[in-house]
Amino acid sequence: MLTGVEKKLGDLDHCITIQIPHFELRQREIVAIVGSNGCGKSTMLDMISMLCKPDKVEQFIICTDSSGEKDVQFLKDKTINQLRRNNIAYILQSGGLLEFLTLRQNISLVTKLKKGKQANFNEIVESLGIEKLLNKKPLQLSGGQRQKGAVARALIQQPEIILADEPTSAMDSLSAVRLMENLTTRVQDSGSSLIIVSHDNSLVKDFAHRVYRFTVQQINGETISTLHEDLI
Ligand SMILES: Nc1ncnc2c1ncn2[C@@H]1O[C@H](COP(=O)(O)OP(=O)(O)OP(=O)(O)O)[C@@H](O)[C@H]1O
Repeated sequence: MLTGVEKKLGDLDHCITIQIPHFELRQREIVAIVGSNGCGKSTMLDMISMLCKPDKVEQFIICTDSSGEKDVQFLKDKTINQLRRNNIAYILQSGGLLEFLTLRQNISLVTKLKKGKQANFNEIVESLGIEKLLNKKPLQLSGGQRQKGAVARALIQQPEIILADEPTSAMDSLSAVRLMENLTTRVQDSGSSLIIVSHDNSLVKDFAHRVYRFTVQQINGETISTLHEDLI
């Protein structure tokens, strides 16, 4: 849960203030974040994954089965790293796979780092149709194949929270729907929660339980992007 969060980004030419008055993600919930280009969606995921610190924050509570309820503002970096590694998987839009490792190594790497329960490797890669690609390196894969690899890497960890930044942006529409069916079913079956950033309104309507939208306004010459809950 985030309350009273603010982050300023940009330079003298273009500056934007991202405001999150209140955001909540419940267990087994699938929440979508939508809004125009540059409104702050990826920055919000960076803050939730604790990779980027807000400038202002009233409350930033993470509640997990393994660690209990914690206010991130008061945690040391070491605890934040552990919390992230054991509870959160972040699917970057580009896939975020390491170029010098094969797809198999990229997916397996996280299983060595993470403590606790994990999903079955073969079952996940087969369900995503990437079993024949496992010996290839990311540069030998298409954008959509890299995204499937990144989804497999997240699902194998069985984290409590999955953050997905436009995970189907490089896929054709049928592959995108199949991937979303797979991802959302597994998220709910394993008791995880999912935050998905997407520009695809039909995917959002079909798969999200709730939607938050960033609205950008000019106030006294300042660009302000504010998050609010939207009707699906
Ligand atoms: N590291 C950075 N330094 C300076 N400005 C940044 C940085 N990262 C992002 N920004 C700016 O912050 C704003 C929010 O960026 P962000 O990537 O979060 O938007 P987004 O909603 O995810 O965009 P898109 O839909 O295009 O992916 C943008 O206006 C961008 O120019």
